[in-house]
Order: sequence, then structure tokens, then C-alpha cells
Amino acid sequence: MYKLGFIGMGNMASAIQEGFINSGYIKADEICGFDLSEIATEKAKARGVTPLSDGHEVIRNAEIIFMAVKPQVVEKVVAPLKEDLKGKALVSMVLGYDFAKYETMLDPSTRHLTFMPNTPIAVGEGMILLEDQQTLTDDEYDFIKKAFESAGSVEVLPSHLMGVGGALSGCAPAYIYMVIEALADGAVAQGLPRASAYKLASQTVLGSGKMQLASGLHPGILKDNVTSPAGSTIKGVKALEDGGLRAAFINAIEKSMGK
Ligand SMILES: NC(=O)C1=CN([C@@H]2O[C@H](COP(=O)(O)OP(=O)(O)OC[C@H]3O[C@@H](n4cnc5c(N)ncnc54)[C@H](OP(=O)(O)O)[C@@H]3O)[C@@H](O)[C@H]2O)C=CC1
Ligand SMILES: O=C(O)[C@@H]1CCC=N1
Repeated sequence: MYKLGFIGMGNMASAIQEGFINSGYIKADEICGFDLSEIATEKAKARGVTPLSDGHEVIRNAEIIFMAVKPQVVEKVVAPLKEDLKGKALVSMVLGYDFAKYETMLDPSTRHLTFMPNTPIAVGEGMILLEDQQTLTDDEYDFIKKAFESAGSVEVLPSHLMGVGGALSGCAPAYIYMVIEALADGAVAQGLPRASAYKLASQTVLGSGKMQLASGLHPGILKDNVTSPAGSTIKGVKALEDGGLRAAFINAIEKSMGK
């Protein structure tokens, strides 16, 4: 068991903390952290995480340090902590900061791993990508991988695929929530109460994803199984094609990669 320390405890770090604590794999009192925001600090405290007064203190009190600030500030945050991080393990979820980039920022004695989580880790259904290039000890790697597996599914990817992987599983929860909201809006427009509409939409997304994973079938086959000849679904499929649904999602992944 390692003590975990978070630098930044915003949306993503909070989801990870909740996922770890809810899974029972890590106890809240094994986690400390620092955040500039008072609101984020109060929320962390409410889930049993120990708030500390700065990054130096987090590194002193933890064995594996999670870097969870925004990409725009990460270099400014890491530079003054470089000495403290000597001989420690750093795991980073900062989009765009891969193994090679950290090699230029950290002392050679700092072991590190870049990973890309997503917010559903909070409810035990995360998708967590681990970069295949990393320098954690075997024990640290095993511990952190098991922690992620306690709250989701883990996939190891080569460095050059972390960006596109992150654009899909890291960003797409937002797109799926838009899908849920839009499906519900459609049903509300036809008279279904709002609460039922969200429940029906979310359970349908959950069930469809679960079925694809369980069956391993091509999504097109699963779609075809729903579309009866001359039935209702094929009319909806046509409406989505008219609306450019596929192109919109393909473009969204490209845009998420900063292209
Ligand atoms: N949100 C997501 O779904 C995902 C996010 N990520 C990555 O996670 C990281 C965090 O994103 P997210 O949680 O969404 O962002 P948030 O803005 O919610 O959280 C970042 C937190 O860091 C705080 N902060 C800023 N500077 C410091 C500092 N010097 N020391 C300590 N805390 C600081 C911020 O405070 P303040 O607001 O006051 O500046 C804020 O509370 C990003 O690098 C992102 O790429 C990766 C995958 C998915
Ligand atoms: O929007 C972002 O930049 C972060 C990274 C992946 C998901 N959210």
C-alpha cells in the first residue's frame, strides 16, 4: 500500500479519488492533496482526503504523486517541485504530457508514468490508458494498475497513440452526455417527463456499451439487430445520417487532438 498525494484536486482528480475510495482499494486516509481552489479543497476534505498547504508538503507526505493540474500550468507547477520529486514516483494525467516530455522536466531519479483517465472512474466504470513507456518500480506499477482496475478498465498504449486514445476515452464522456441530453430532449419534446427521459437515455447508453463489450460484435451488427425492416429505428437512423452524426463524431475526435 502506497500513500497517494494529489497536486490539483479538480474534476478529474476528484473522480479518481472517489473511484479508488468507493472501490475499497484505497482508504481515504491514505490520500492527501493540495489545490489552489478552496472549493476543491473543501470537497476533497468531505470525502476524507487530507488537504495540505502546498505541493512540497504533498510530496513529503506521499509516495506516489498524482499530477492533476491543467496542461497550461503544469510546467510552472513542476519546476519548483523538481528537487522534492527526486527519488519519488510521479503519475501524470495531464493531456499532452507524455513520457518524453516529462523526461525533459524531471530529475533522472524521479520515476514516472503518464496515464489518461476519464471521469466515469468515479463510479467504477473508468477507461484508463497507461503509456507503455514508464519508469515506476514493478511494485509501484503493479499497485497503480490494480488501483485503476478497481475502478475501471485499463489499456496499455504506445506513446504515439496516447493522444488519440485520450481524445476518445478521455474526452468522449462529454460527447456521450450530449447524446444523452439530446435523446432526452427529443423524448421530452414528444411528452416524456424529463426525469424518465434521462433515465431511459442513460440506461440505453449503458446497456448498449455493455452489450458491445460483452458480445464483441461489430457495432453495425448490433445496430442492424435493432432496425426492423420498414420499422421505426431505420427512420431514426436516416434522420441521424441526414444530420451528419458520423462525420460530427469523427471530426470531434480530430478536434480533440488539437487538429
Ligand atoms: N476532466 C477530465 O475529464 C480529464 C482531465 N484530464 C487532465 O486532468 C487535468 C486536470 O483537469 P481537470 O480536473 O478537468 O481540471 P480542473 O480545473 O477541474 O482541476 C485542476 C485544479 O488544479 C488547481 N490548480 C491550479 N494550479 C495549481 C497548483 N499550482 N497547485 C495545486 N492546484 C492547482 C485548479 O485550481 P484553480 O481552478 O483555482 O486554478 C483546479 O482546482 C488536466 O491536465 C487534464 O488534461 C485528463 C483526462 C480527463
Ligand atoms: O478537456 C480536456 O482538456 C480534458 C482532457 C481530456 C478530457 N478533458
